[in-house]
This record gives sequence, C-alpha cells and structure tokens, in this order.
Amino acid sequence: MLRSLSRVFSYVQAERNLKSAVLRSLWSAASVCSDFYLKPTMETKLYKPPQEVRGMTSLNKEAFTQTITVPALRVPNGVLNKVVKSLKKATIQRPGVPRVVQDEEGSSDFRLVLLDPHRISSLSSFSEGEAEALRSFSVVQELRHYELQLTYHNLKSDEVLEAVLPPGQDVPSGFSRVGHIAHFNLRDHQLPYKNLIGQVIIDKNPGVTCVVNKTNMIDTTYRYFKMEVMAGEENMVAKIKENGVTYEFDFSSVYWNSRLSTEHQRVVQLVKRGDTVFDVFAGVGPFAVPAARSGANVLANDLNPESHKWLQHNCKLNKVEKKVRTFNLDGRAFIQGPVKQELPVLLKGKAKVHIVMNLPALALDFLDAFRGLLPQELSCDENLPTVHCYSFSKEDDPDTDVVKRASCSLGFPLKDKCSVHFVRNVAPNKDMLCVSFTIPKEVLFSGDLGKTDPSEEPAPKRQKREEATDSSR
Ligand SMILES: C[S@@+](CC[C@H](N)C(=O)[O-])C[C@H]1O[C@@H](n2cnc3c(N)ncnc32)[C@H](O)[C@@H]1O
Repeated sequence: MLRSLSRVFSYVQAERNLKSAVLRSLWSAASVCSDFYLKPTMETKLYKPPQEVRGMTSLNKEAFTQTITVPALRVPNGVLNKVVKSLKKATIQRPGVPRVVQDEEGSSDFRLVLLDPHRISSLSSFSEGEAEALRSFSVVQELRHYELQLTYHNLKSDEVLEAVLPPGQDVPSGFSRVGHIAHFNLRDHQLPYKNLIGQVIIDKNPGVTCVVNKTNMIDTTYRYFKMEVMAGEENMVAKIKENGVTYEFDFSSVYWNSRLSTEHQRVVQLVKRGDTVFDVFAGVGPFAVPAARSGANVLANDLNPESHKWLQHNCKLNKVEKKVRTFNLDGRAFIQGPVKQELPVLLKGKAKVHIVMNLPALALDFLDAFRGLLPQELSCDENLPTVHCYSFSKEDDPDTDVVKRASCSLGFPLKDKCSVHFVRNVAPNKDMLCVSFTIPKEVLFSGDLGKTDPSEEPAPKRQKREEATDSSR
C-alpha cells in the first residue's frame, strides 16, 4: 500500500525537445507541453532496495523502505478510466501500489496517474497509440514528478533476495509447492540466508505457511527427502488436490511429486470400470485412489508404513475404502503373495488386469518376480496382465535401454512387444520412462526361472541406484 505521498513537481514548460516528429505533430496543438527526463539515479533505484540490506540474515522489513520519484499525468476524473485503460502498459505495476492517486493540488476534479519510469522518461516515450489516446481525451501534455514511498510490501521476492544475497550469486529462483508447503533445494552459499528466504517466500506467496529445504539426504528405501523447516509453521501434513482427487499426507515421511500428475492421469485413463489394478509401489495413492474412483478394484501396496497409513487415509477421504485393499509389504512379497493369489480367477474373466510399478530407481529389478509366478496348468493366452513399469535412464537411447533391462529382468525379449512412454526429464541426461507390456505367458507360467533366454544383451551399465541430488526421486 502506498504509504506516503510527498510533493508533486510540475514541469509545465514549453516543449523544445520532443524526439519523434510523429509525436511532435500529435502534441503540437497543445499550448503547454513538457518533457520529463528522469535522472539516472531515479531510474536505476526504482526497483532496487537500499544497499544497507545487503547481507541481512534476519529480515528487517523497515530497511527496505525508500522514496522514489516516478512520472505522473494529471487526468480529469471524467476520462480517468479510459486514460488508465489506454495507458495500461505505461502505468506503474507494483504489488500494493495504486496506479491512480489523489491530485496533490487538492482538486477533486483531477487524479494523478502514476507511470512506470522504465517505460516513460519523457512525453516522447508514449507509443503512437497512447499519445493519440491522450490527445483524444484532451489530457494536458505535462509530466509531473511524483514522490512515492516504496516499502518491503511493494517489492517482489526476487527483488528482496537479490538485494540481500551477495552480488553475483544466484538467488533461489523457484520452488515447488505441496499444499501450504514450499520446498527448496538451497545451494551452500544460500544456506546462511535460509530463514530470511523462507520468511520472504511466506510473505510474498499467499497460502504458503511453511517453507522447507530438502537436504541432499534421501531415504534410500522410501524415497522421501530429509527436510528442515526454514520458516513458518512446523506442520508437514499437506492437503492437495490432483486431477480432482484430494490427498493428505505427511510430506516429511512419504513420497509425493506434483510433477507426476499428468502421468498418474494417463495411466488411470487406461483403467475401465470393473478392471483390477495392482499398485506395487502405491505411495499415498495417486494411481490407486483415482483408479478406484473410476470403478476399478484395487490392491495397493507400499513398504513404507507411513505411506501405507496415508494411503488408507486417502481411500477413506475419497470414499473408496471398499474398492481398495491395502498392503504394507515389500513389492516382491506383494507380487508373490496377493497378486499371485488373485490372478488365477482374474485371468478367466473379461475385465483387464493392470499392474503399476512406479519405483523408477529399482522397479525393473522386481520384474523377475513374475517369472513362473503361476503354475503351468493355468497357462492361457487371454487376458494376461498389463504391466506399467517405470525406470530412469541415463543412456543415449533411453527407450532401448529400458526395454533391454526389462527383458533381462523378465528373462524374455520384449522388443516389439512393448511400448515406451517418456514421462519427464528429471535431471540433465536423466529421463524417467514407463515401459508397458503384456506379461508373456512364457514368463508367467514358465515354472522355471532359469530356462528362458532373453536373447538380448544385458544393459551395458546398471543404473546408479541413488542420486542424492536428484530432486525427482
Ligand atoms: C516413487 S514412489 C511412487 C509412489 C506413487 N506410486 C506415486 O506415483 O507417487 C515409490 C514408492 O515405493 C515405495 N517403496 C520403496 N521400496 C519399496 C519396496 N521394496 N516395496 C514396496 N514399496 C516400496 C516407497 O515407499 C514409495 O512410496
């Protein structure tokens, strides 16, 4: 909010120096015409808080206050709205700063329209369209100086952070948000300012009440990052909506990645009413819950007891607890237990069976759990389950890489019998992909784990399993 208005200096003197001939002709009809040249200091200071704030580690909002000078136009009330509309790109655009203020000469018939000094340094700065509009509304061609007090509240977060952090070092530019929690991956040089950064992010982002820094420590099994609160409340239980479904979970102890929402939706759209979904690495339910809402029967599993707890919670929250059976098992035990038990009946039915395996760092290695899962006498060609298995790849040809590794784990060549979907680039030279295929009957019913020859080279390099710096998990 504009705090104080100081003096208005009127520059009402004959125009001598308009640069553009076009503008000159547009404006020459007027008797009084002035040019407005901002002193360089005015221009450079406008969006930069005072030097004293440099190096501040504890936020002192008052230190950011400064008075700046901006150009202004005195406009009759009758045409005010039209003028503001015509000058949309020339008016000052600051959070909490009005574009129109009282006329300091005290006339209630006029208002001052504040202009952006980066755009308007003289009358000749107006575009032809703007100048034409001013002329048609008979606005007197005179630019005034207006002294405006800018405070911390009028600054954007990157302006505050650029002013505080050491010059030349990058400020944290972006963050991800999960409900009320903003999470950062701060660099070492930013750590001394972590409390201040957190407070600024809370102040400048409505709805953010907790800011955390994800440390480089990832829980290797359950895939959640260790994090510390930089500012705000310590409440880590987030409530979010993804594709119309509400989830709640403790962000500090389970896996969640908002960047997977499109992928969750893509897979769930393949599921029809009456189908069965086995979600081997279910997390807090972003495949399982919407699939159940679509009318599928779901068996969802996660090894992390906290994920399992929130998975159950989310089933209740979305009223699908009767459609979802939850398990707290290792993925292999889930495949060789509940999946193995349910499949024989499902194979005889018409409804499809989907098996989702989203643990990209390791899921391909779990595919061997399907080898000989069912006895030979149940062998059939119909209605074999479809697997959607996720993987990271750092190879030049990631599609070929994941197909090779899936084939190797299954002990069966999948080439030409699967599709690969690119999910997202998670780090430089590191992609996340989803390989989808029908489990070959030779795999599911072989009864012999060692006999089948994949007839393909094993992957040249094993994926490095842990990437502490990988924010994707
Ligand atoms: C990448 S997350 C995916 C979660 C969820 N499907 C999603 O898309 O957001 C992988 C999940 O697998 C779980 N997990 C890790 N190792 C596991 C294992 N051996 N067996 C079962 N679940 C496991 C983790 O706890 C985590 O919730």
